[in-house]
Amino acid sequence: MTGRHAVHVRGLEKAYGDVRAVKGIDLDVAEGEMFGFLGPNGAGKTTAIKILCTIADATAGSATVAGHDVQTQRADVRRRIGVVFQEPTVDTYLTAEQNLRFHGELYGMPRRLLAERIDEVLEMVGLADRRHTEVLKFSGGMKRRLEIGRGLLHAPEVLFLDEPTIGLDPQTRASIWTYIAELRRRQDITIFVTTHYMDEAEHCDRIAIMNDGEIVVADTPEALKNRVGADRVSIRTSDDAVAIERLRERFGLDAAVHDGMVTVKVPGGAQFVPRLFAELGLAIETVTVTRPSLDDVFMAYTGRTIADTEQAGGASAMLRAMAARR
Ligand SMILES: Nc1ncnc2c1ncn2[C@@H]1O[C@H](COP(=O)(O)OP(=O)(O)OP(=O)(O)O)[C@@H](O)[C@H]1O
Repeated sequence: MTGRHAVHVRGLEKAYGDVRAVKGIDLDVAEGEMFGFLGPNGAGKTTAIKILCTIADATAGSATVAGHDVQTQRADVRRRIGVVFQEPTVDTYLTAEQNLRFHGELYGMPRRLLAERIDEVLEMVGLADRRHTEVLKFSGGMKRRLEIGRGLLHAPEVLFLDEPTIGLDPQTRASIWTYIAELRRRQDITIFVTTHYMDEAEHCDRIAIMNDGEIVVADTPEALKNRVGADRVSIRTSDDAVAIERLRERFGLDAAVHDGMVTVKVPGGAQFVPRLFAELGLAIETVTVTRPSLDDVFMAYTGRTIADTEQAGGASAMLRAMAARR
């Protein structure tokens, strides 16, 4: 698997009536890459993924997945992808193994190969010792791991994970990402994942930030943070007002108080701190240096925090739902 794009998208659009969910996106994902779609609720991530998985039709544009056209070669695409969607779809009255067998039979996998893959996959997602347990006895994290295992059963070239950790507690979220990382070590696979958790996007080789149906920027998490530039240096001093004044006079910096700390933005925050101690001429009680986060990146490219957009999206989604019920 070299020299080909696992996912290749040009001018992709999707409208649901008046709602333009995806507004003409371009995207290339290299084979073996872990690519993240990051954005608030309603940004269009699920819609885009559904088109790539051949579940929804595009209104315009084109896309290939694993070298096949998602509109004209659906069966070829489907054989080569695994999908794990937000809504749980494992059957809770069946055991872990029965769920996998049922899925493999649906895919027409030969019996012997299926038995082998079930063993491998259960091992991979850490459920080998629970294979005969009914899924209704599983925790949320175990169910999600089983879903991921099922998505991997037929050894797909590209695995789509739509919000794989939504609704899970932080500890379980972390363990799911450990499994995803382990999976990449073991298999030659491209992973396309959506999330609206900024911290999770850090696991990806590259991410695209999607907002209101558009890709606003795409790059490695590190490059995105570097583009935003400045670090945040926060200090607690014996006199904040004087500190703010001196930061302006002596360093030419505009400072403001955030969360009870005098805060400035400077490139190379760690190198700035010794100068600050030497030249501020005030007792500094505490100091913290924060590198730009993906939250800052999102803010820089959209003018809003992801939390703001979620509140706005939530309200408009609610209004749409109310209108639909009338
Ligand atoms: N079947 C549908 N019919 C009408 N509108 C839809 C449909 N599916 C999605 N939408 C609308 O399209 C837009 C994008 O939704 P989508 O689910 O793709 O966003 P998302 O980024 O995946 O959000 P989430 O994180 O909540 O899954 C939203 O405004 C949504 O309300």
